[in-house]
Amino acid sequence: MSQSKHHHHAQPYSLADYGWDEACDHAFAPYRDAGLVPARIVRAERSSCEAVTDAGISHAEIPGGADQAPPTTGDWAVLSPATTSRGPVLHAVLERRTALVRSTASRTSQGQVLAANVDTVAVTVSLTAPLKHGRTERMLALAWESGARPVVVLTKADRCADPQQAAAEVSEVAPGADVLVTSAVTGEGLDTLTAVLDGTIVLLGPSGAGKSTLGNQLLGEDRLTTGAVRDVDGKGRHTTAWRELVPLPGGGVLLDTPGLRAIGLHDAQDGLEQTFAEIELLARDCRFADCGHLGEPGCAVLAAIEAGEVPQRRLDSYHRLLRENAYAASRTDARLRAGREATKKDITQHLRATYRFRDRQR
Ligand SMILES: Nc1nc2c(ncn2[C@@H]2O[C@H](COP(=O)(O)OP(=O)(O)OP(=O)(O)O)[C@@H](O)[C@H]2O)c(=O)[nH]1
Ligand SMILES: [Zn+2]
Repeated sequence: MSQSKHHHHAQPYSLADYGWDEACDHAFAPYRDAGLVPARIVRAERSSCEAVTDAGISHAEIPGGADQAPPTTGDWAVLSPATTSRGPVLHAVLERRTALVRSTASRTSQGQVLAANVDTVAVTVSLTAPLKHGRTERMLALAWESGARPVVVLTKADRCADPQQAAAEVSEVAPGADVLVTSAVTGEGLDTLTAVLDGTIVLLGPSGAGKSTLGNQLLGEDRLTTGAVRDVDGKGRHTTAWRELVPLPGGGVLLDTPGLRAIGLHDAQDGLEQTFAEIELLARDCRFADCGHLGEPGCAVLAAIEAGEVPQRRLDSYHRLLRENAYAASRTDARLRAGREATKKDITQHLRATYRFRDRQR
């Protein structure tokens, strides 16, 4: 699909279609009296951004010299209105509810926020290849860490002999997350998926997992380039006028930004603890509060593995992802970490809810 067609498309949506709600209304109140304009960032660059307002999509300037963090796709923003001599200018970014952060390659890494205010992260896993749980666990940790709700979406069920068995297996590595079986070919599970996805949605997953195909199903059109199409035209998927935030016909908003496809763990300690909730719960019974579950006496985790209650693979995967995370976190600016500590979520409640849920399933 040609991008110019979308570029000149009349704005058919209101800000509510992009997820504006009462909480936004409340956060924006102080700016309203000043005559400023509410907006959501649909694409951001260094010195300018595209933002949707009730009057349509505007190209807004980002003033230089400001020490505020740069806006990112999904941010709720405050624009100063255009004047006869100047277009709209970004005035402020409202506090983020959730953020997907990527560790960057630089030595003084602060992490880069790739997407803001995401409500649901769909972790896509193809059923055509052997399941790689470590990859799923990494994506779940990212999702939990962001503050969004993860949902595991198994794709291509039409090419799998026993999708329900696969779903049962994946559920074991995804405590607290729904696991859905879908097929874009037969349409299986797509109604359930639409019902489960809520608010601003991101599709995470490896190349070929079927993210574009799913996105197109949700959009009801071929807005996203799928592997098959890309093979034909050989072009990159993201053009300059590509909007990374698109309202879905059934409600909700799809957020699709290029960097998300290669996101790595960044300071995701909380997210990892939630991803490995059953291990964290057992760890409360280890003799030492700082038990590393590596052979210490009185280790409740190793005892559970011994008893066959937790697979060794889960603990190995946890250790590997913790190491990966520690490496990324060691490069995180101390100032940023201090700020994050202050907002650290209490995972206890989540763990309890998870276990109540799992106990009921038994
Ligand atoms: N049989 C079958 N094939 C599917 C299904 N969903 C997607 N595919 C195929 O899987 C291939 C990859 O799908 P994409 O949607 O391009 O995957 P992606 O995750 O967007 O991949 P990247 O863009 O590389 O990140 C394509 O050839 C799709 O036609 C499905 O439900 N069943
Ligand atoms: Zn232990």
